[in-house]
Amino acid sequence: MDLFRMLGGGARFDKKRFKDDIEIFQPKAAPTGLNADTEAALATELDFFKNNKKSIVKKGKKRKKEKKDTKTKSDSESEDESAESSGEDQTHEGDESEDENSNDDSEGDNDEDSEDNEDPEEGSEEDNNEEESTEFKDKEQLSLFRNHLKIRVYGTDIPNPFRSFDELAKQYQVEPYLQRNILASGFKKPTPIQMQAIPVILHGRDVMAMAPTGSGKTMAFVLPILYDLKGPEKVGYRAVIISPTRELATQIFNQIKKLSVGKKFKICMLTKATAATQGQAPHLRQKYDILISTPLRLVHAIQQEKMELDHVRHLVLDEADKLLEQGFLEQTDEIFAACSHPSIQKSLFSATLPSGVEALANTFMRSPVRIVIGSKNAATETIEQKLIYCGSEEGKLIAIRQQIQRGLKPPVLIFVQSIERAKELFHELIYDGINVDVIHSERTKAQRDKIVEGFRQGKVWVLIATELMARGVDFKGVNLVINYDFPQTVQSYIHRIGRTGRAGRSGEAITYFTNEDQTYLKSIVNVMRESGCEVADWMLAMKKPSKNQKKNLRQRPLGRSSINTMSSYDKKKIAHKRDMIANSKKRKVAASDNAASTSAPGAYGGFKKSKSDSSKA
Ligand SMILES: Nc1ncnc2c1ncn2[C@@H]1O[C@H](COP(=O)(O)OP(=O)(O)OP(=O)(O)O)[C@@H](O)[C@H]1O
Repeated sequence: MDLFRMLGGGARFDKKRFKDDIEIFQPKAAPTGLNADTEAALATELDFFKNNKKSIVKKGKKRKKEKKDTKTKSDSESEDESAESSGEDQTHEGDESEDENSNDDSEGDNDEDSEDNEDPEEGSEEDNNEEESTEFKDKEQLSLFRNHLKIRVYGTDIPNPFRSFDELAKQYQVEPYLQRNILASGFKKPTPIQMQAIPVILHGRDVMAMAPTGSGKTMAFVLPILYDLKGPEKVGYRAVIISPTRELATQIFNQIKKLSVGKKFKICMLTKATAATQGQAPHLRQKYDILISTPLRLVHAIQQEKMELDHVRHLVLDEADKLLEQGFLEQTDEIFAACSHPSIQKSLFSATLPSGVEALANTFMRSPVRIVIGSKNAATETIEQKLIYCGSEEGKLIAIRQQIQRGLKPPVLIFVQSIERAKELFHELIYDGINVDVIHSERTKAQRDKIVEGFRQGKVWVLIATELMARGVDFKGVNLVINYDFPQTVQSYIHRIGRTGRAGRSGEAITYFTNEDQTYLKSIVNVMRESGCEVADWMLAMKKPSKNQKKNLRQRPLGRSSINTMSSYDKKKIAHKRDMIANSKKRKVAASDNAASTSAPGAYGGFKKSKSDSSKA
């Protein structure tokens, strides 16, 4: 890696002398290196939601025969037709102030990166005894359809995907309330993971599903659960969904609420408060249908005998690879043990499922169907990924300031590797007049909720975050993700940058790297290549990190010098000067126009920070 040594001066290196090298490091304008035709084809294929190309499959002939195990509509349940009334009557948010995910600031115990991607042809165990297709003309048509949408399936007797919500409704007799709620969500077309995973779960099969970030995995498991539960029953929990963070659990809870409007399901988000209500004698306990929890919270409740999980028929691990890695594995195992129903159906979902995790999962799943959408362990293709060489830690701070000066289009998420560094960067940027906030597991639940809400509503434009926010959280409009600190694992990279470019939108991800990060660069380069980004040949020729190096990084982030360029005296001086200039400008404008002018956020080069924001520092 002589090149890195040559560039080792970081932000101070001789730009003239290394002009050619700079160009190599500069991000390219076009995200893909494919020819125009291929590019167009890819864009269409990955345009999950826009439906801008006619289906390659014509409507199949009418079903010749009903599938033996196709579910039939239950007429025993009386449906509440009112779309107004929220189905559930439990919407508790607990008051847990501590973060129960002790590991949420460090990612990954995964042993793989995208270099372990499988060849699509290789190792396919797709079974030849697929059920007789009813909706597809023949196997070839089915196979074409799957290939077109990059749906790969492995296992035996795999149900066919459905192609539209109408088709799903007809084929499975989906109840009107569910159809109505799908429509109300504005979802016109299912995403590939929904097309394939929903029928698999409806057929009672265990599933291991891997699909890109922001591709609608949540609905892929929520919809079949609601379908299968049919309506509320007073027997106790029948579905349990586990998520690694409270933020994600809350999001899933909200999505279930939306999709279940019109059915009086009792849905419980397990918090300290809701756990306390479960402390009564079993016969007095509130009976819920669906439970959403983080692992530790649920394990506590199980240990205190507040939970009866023997009626659970659906157990979902969202962000399954995270839940099956060291730190969570014991808890997950305990939850499995408590869900003792003999015909429990298990579903694992994630954007990344390293082979080691899959092997582990195979030990507790029953003949699972494995679904892979797109390339294994790749990033969403609607994200333009860039690597920026900053030389040193100091260079990173200069780079981010330059980025801000050039203008950022909020909302922007910035990831760092530790709570300490999140605080440091926050204290740097707050003096730059940016409307910035910081989230990590040391902040209270109330603070975290407020920040997340503020970011969703556009009140916070730049959010500095630790790994806590890397997974699952659905901020629709994030325009840019900056990996200020190089991620510790490939999985972390994929999930972090997956906070942008969601639901078919485009997004941008920038990763800063220094000389110290060079050993690990190749792993990210591979993800970029897998996701269709153009990467220079010399980058592809780089040596990949050894297993040991990857393991070390996974276990402990690189030691970095603290984020601090200026004394706080200097920072305050700059902030003071800036405020004085701004006030003087305001006075001039007021004097000439005799009117106050307001400015909406839009031109993002010079953020102005409100007083209330300053008080957060
Ligand atoms: N069929 C659909 N059509 C349009 N939008 C959809 C559809 N299904 C889900 N969405 C939306 O796509 C967004 C991303 O969905 P979701 O959060 O389930 O993604 P995900 O695959 O779980 O991502 P991650 O891996 O980051 O957790 C959400 O805003 C969701 O409402």
